Amino acid sequence: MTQPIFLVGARGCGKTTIGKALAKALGYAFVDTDHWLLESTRMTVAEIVESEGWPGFRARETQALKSVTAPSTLVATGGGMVLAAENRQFMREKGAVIYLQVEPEELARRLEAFPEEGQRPTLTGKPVSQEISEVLADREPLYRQAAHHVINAARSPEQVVAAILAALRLAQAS
Ligand SMILES: Nc1ncnc2c1ncn2[C@@H]1O[C@H](COP(=O)(O)OP(=O)(O)OP(=O)(O)O)[C@@H](O)[C@H]1O
Ligand SMILES: O=C(O)C1=C[C@@H](O)[C@@H](O)[C@H](O)C1
Ligand SMILES: [Mg+2]
Repeated sequence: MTQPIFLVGARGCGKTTIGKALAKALGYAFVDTDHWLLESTRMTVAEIVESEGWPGFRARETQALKSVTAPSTLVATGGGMVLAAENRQFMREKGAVIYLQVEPEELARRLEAFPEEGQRPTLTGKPVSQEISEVLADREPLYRQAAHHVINAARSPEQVVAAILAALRLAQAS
């Protein structure tokens, strides 16, 4: 298997954490679009949004997705990558898209423990747990539209990686 793999899902669902472990298991290169933007612009998400607004960040995110997509590459996307229909279509056509599904209460626990505010500036100005529930309710249909596989990611990273490998193998066999 050499097709690119894209991980999508809410902030804190584990795209970066699981992506690194999954890339290792598959012998794939690992790229994170948020990290790629940080390296290429030398600006955090918060700084890009401060100077260019969310539309500026979203445009850069689409460019990042196209730049990093390559064979044998695992792409951990930003939580809002699925907002653009163009991005959803691109990922579905180019590779296998995996939605890491986690309930808002668990997302809130993870993000409160590791806020990383430079990379996760507020989206709504509301308190974190309220923002997580509201944003997820809006985006859940988009994550599902984009995904070939929906994986329960409220488990240990080892269990999540094993579940993804099983889903990819089953898909290959069919
Ligand atoms: N399966 C898991 N079980 C417990 N904690 C986890 C799990 N996956 C990730 N975490 C923790 O949750 C936090 C957020 O994870 P991570 O940064 O991988 O999420 P993300 O989906 O990449 O978020 P973002 O969209 O903001 O980039 C990290 O501190 C990570 O250690
Ligand atoms: O959920 C979102 O919209 C975001 C998630 C992060 O991964 C970053 O891409 C950025 O903070 C926006
Ligand atoms: Mg991430």
